[in-house]
Amino acid sequence: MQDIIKAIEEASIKIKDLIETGDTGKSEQENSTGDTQLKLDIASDVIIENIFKQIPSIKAIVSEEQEEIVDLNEDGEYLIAYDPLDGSSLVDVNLSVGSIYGIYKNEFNAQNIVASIYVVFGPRVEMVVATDDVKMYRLLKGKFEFIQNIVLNEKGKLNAPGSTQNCWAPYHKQMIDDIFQDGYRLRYSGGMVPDLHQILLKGGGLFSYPGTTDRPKGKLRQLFEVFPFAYTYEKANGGAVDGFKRALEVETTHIHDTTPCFFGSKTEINRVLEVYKNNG
Ligand SMILES: O=P(O)(O)OC[C@H]1O[C@](O)(COP(=O)(O)O)[C@@H](O)[C@@H]1O
Ligand SMILES: [Mg+2]
Ligand SMILES: [Mg+2]
Repeated sequence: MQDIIKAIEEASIKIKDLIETGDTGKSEQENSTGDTQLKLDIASDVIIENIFKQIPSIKAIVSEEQEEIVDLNEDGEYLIAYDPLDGSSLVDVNLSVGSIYGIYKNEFNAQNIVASIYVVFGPRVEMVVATDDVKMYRLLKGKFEFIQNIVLNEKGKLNAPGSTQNCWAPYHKQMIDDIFQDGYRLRYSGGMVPDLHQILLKGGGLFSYPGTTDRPKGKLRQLFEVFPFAYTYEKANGGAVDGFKRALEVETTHIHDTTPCFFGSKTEINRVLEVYKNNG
C-alpha cells in the first residue's frame, strides 16, 4: 500500500502544477456518465494512469473518465477506482477541487474496498488516507508531511445539501429545512472533496446528494466517489448511507453506477435514516 500512497503523492504534485497552469477549457469528448470532459480532467487522468502503470502491486485500474477497466499486473493485489479531478468545473472560478481514489481487492464493489485516499487542491494541498484510521498529510516544501488524525464528533454544525432543489422529494426538503431550523449552517461549494473535507475537519455535519425526480439514482458515482468517502467517514467515526442502508452495502451492477448518498457524523446520519424510513 505504501507504493500506492507514494504514487498518489507523485501524481498530486503534477496535478497541482496542471491546475495552476493548465487550460480550463472543454474537450470535444464526453465521459461514460455523459459529462463533457474538460482538458484538465483528461490530462489529470493521463498523469495518474502513467504513474499507476509502474506500480507492480496494482492489478487493475478504472477511472471516472474512462469507459473500461484497464488491466495492469496479473499478480497485483489491488484494484483502484479513481476520479482524477472531482469538481473540475470549479477550477476556472478558482474554487477548491480534489482527486478521489478507492482501493479495492478482488472485485470493484463496496464489500471489497480496503482503503481510500483523497487529495484536496485548495490554498494548500492535503491528502487524507483512510485505512484502519484516517490520517491527514499536507504538502510542505514538496513533501507530504503528517499533520493529524481525523475523528468526527457525534454531532456537527454544518449542512451541505446537494442537487437540484426543485427536484427534491417533499420529505427531503422538509428534512433539510428542519436541519437549518435546528441551527446548522450552510456550507456548500459544489466540490464534493472540499465540502466533505470541511465537514471532517470541522467536527461534523451532513453532506447530502439525494435521488431526485430528474436523477432518481443521484449523481455521484459509487466506485469513484461514494464508496471511497463512505469508507473514510466510517473510519472517522461517522457514517454514510443511501437513505436506507450503509452506502457500503449498495450493490454495483456497472462500474459507472451512481447512488443517492449522505455522509456525516452519527447523529445526522441517524436522522436521515429515520426520515427516509418513514417516507421513502
Ligand atoms: O452542482 P451539483 O449538482 O450540486 O453537483 C455537485 C457535485 O458534482 C460533482 O462536481 C461531481 O463530480 P465531477 O466534477 O467529477 O463530475 C461533485 O464534486 C459535487 O459534489
Ligand atoms: Mg467527480
Ligand atoms: Mg471527475
